[in-house]
Amino acid sequence: MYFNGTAQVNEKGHLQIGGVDTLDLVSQFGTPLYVYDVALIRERARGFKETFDKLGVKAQVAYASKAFSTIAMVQLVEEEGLSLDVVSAGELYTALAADFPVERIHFHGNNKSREELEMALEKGIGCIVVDNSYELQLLERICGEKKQKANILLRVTPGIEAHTHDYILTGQEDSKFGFDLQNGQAEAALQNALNSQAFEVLGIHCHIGSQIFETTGFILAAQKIFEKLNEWKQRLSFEPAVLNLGGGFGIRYTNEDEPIAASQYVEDIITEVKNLAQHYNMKMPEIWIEPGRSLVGDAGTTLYKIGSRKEVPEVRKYLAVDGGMSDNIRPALYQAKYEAVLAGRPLEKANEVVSIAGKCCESGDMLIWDLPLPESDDNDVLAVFCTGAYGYSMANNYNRLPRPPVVFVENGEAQLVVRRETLDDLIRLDLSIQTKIKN
Ligand SMILES: Cc1ncc(COP(=O)(O)O)c(C=O)c1O
Ligand SMILES: N[C@@H](CCCC[NH3+])C(=O)O
Repeated sequence: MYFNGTAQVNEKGHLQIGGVDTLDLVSQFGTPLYVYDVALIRERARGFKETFDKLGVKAQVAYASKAFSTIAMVQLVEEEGLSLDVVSAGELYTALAADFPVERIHFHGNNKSREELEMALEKGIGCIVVDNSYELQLLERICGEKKQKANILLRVTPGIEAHTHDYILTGQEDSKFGFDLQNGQAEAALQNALNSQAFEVLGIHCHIGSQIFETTGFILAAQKIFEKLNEWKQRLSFEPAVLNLGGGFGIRYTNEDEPIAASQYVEDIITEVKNLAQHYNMKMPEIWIEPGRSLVGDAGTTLYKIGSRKEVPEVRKYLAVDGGMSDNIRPALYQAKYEAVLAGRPLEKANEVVSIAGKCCESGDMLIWDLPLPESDDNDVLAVFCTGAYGYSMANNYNRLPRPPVVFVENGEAQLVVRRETLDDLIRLDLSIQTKIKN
């Protein structure tokens, strides 16, 4: 069995994370429960920063908070000295509520509203990543009205296809994100931005996709961007102070995945950018990256109580848990795969193969297909690993299931950082009808 971070088996034979027995967590907080190994998040954050420091490159590592955004997580990001990427007023509001330094917040999104852009300007956030010409014009108008200047990056789409699931590709030509780099769209936007009093153009941004296992895509993107930068240097006298190459670094969910070390992604990217800058005789830009999954993905574990069991003779054994696509939509959305153990006896030999079903009214609500497991019953707790990214952040109330709480564990202590939703929370926004419909 593969354990990462501080996960281990304790003297009782139970799964322990952050020095805390997971069965004690279940007694205290119930199930389903998201558990985060804080030491592992810190280790990942420091890994990125140390690699940049070692390479002597000016950089910002901005945590992509879409992966998992709560006040406590943002506070942790601040403690570790990272920057923060937000994509909505909600994520920005969370960052502000956590007192995150505004100058280190970067605002993303392909359809930011007027209200969101105004909020970003009013709060003085560090940088807006402009995605399209509609937004560029809107932001220019707002800056004019407010007599303010905005620091911007232009997001470009380099026209390459990284090897990952179709739904999480973003760098290909036919994408809803960014200015097309190849067909003149990006150059026209840059020219407009440079000619406007409203903007300080810090540089260029590009994000090619998510859960990527090789550096070739990032390198190709950098090459394509530099080819254009070289043209823009001649034609527009523009050299970027910042090059943001996005996130997307893949992690290990199951033993089918073979990610490379985070430091390797950074080293390969930096080596290439240094070569390109030298080749085109340009200043080495400050490098920004935006890891989400690779900072929090494998630090999260979800604990479920096992419930009903159904056998389809000679076909399959279904084992249902008390959560599902409402707390982890990734298997249903991307056919994502996970590994799991019984939290009370993780080392016990498997003697059956079961498929883990969620409790939502959808046939597609399956968390894991064909999982080898020791025979279990409703006294058992299932621990599903690597649920830290895009689990809680994509959780929903389908079937009016309350969203689970989140617990941080570190050095033998557990801290509740998001409480469990109650049934009252579920109807909190509902309003009764006021008028009787008369015939
Ligand atoms: C613009 C941008 N930056 C960063 C990320 C973070 O990606 P990941 O969690 O794969 O590192 C995403 C999501 O894919 C993104 O869209
Ligand atoms: N939510 C996706 C990744 C998309 C990232 C945001 N651009 C996942 O769970 O893998």
